[in-house]
Amino acid sequence: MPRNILLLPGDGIGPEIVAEAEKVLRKVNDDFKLDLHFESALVGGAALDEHDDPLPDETLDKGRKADAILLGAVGGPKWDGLPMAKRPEKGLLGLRSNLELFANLRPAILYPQLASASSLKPEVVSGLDIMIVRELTGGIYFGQPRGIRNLEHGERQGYNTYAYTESEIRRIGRVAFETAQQRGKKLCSVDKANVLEVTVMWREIMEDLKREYPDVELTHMYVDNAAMQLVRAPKQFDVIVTGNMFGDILSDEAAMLTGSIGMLPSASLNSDKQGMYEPCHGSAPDIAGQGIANPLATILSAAMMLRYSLDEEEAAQAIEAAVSKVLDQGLRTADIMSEDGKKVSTREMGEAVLSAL
Ligand SMILES: NC(=O)c1ccc[n+]([C@@H]2O[C@H](COP(=O)([O-])OP(=O)(O)OC[C@H]3O[C@@H](n4cnc5c(N)ncnc54)[C@H](O)[C@@H]3O)[C@@H](O)[C@H]2O)c1
Ligand SMILES: CC(C)[C@H](C(=O)O)[C@@H](O)C(=O)O
Ligand SMILES: [Mg+2]
Repeated sequence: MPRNILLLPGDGIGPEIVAEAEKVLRKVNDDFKLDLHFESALVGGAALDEHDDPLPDETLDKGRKADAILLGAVGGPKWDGLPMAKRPEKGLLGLRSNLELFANLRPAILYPQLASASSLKPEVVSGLDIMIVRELTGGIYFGQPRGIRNLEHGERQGYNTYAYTESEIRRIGRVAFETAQQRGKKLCSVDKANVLEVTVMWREIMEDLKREYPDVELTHMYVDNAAMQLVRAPKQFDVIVTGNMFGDILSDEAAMLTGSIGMLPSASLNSDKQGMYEPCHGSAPDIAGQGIANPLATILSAAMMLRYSLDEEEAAQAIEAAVSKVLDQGLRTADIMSEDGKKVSTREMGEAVLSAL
């Protein structure tokens, strides 16, 4: 069955890392006869420069028609001064909300070969395998009202709204419980229920859902404690479920446990399992254009695409095994470099994964 893949390289290191992931996808497409068809489009700053719009209609249309999307990253200092509606990040947020990609899966797995690249002691992180389930289309990112207003006495006030409906919480809760059922059967819901009403309700709904999943052990943790526990004893976690902003922050923190943000892939799914796949990191303007970015998070995102949207588990595992093999060979981009490693460029890392396939 033919499937359409939309490539959205975006900005900064986006085009460099997507190019490597595209090669890997094309190779498994041939090897496993997957019948994948590729097209690309502009998003973020690249789309702003060309069409004065971070999410042109053409890109959104192609996104709606695609079975899956692979995105690099958006944003950069060039566009930082623009008003909020015109920022590259709006392109990404617009794709997430228009395609209703509410379930963001961010797996933090430590490859044993990278134990020494983590900033934590090897015994704290060895064997680490956490799945963060982040709600992606609600919460403070999308709540209304929002803006910057002038108060009567002349001072300006910036404001955002943190809101979740019951149904939004229930649907991400179900994804999290089902994910836990397929893994270690432990779910930790992270909130700030000691301060914020929206998360008091979040906690109630998670408790309510627990009755439908009696085999899953549900615990709750305040987000400040969760941030601390993630660096103190990260292996206590199996699946974490949380809202949009807490998930954004905790997933960057979890990334560093694995050695580098350049290793953390993600899947953003809607209820039809249509998905957008992207590394958790950004466009890394500080290293863009130098050919040194780590493409593995994007390559591993392509593996997640095969698993979650295309039902091609064997091809997904082939990519993951190839990544493990290049790490075994000691190949390291600068961000995961260690004393005994062999330093490689973005392209060399991509080529090595291709050969390992
Ligand atoms: N999904 C996305 O598109 C996304 C995600 C996060 C940030 N952003 C945007 O990216 C821009 C830069 O944001 P930031 O600097 O806060 O975060 P960032 O993730 O881009 O970079 C943080 C640090 O990690 C390094 N890094 C990131 N990815 C790497 C990789 N693959 N290999 C090696 N090193 C890597 C960078 O060099 C930098 O030092 C901003 O415009 C931001 O809005 C986009
Ligand atoms: C770029 C930004 C809008 C985005 C987010 O905050 O969700 C990014 O940080 C991420 O983690 O994907
Ligand atoms: Mg983020």
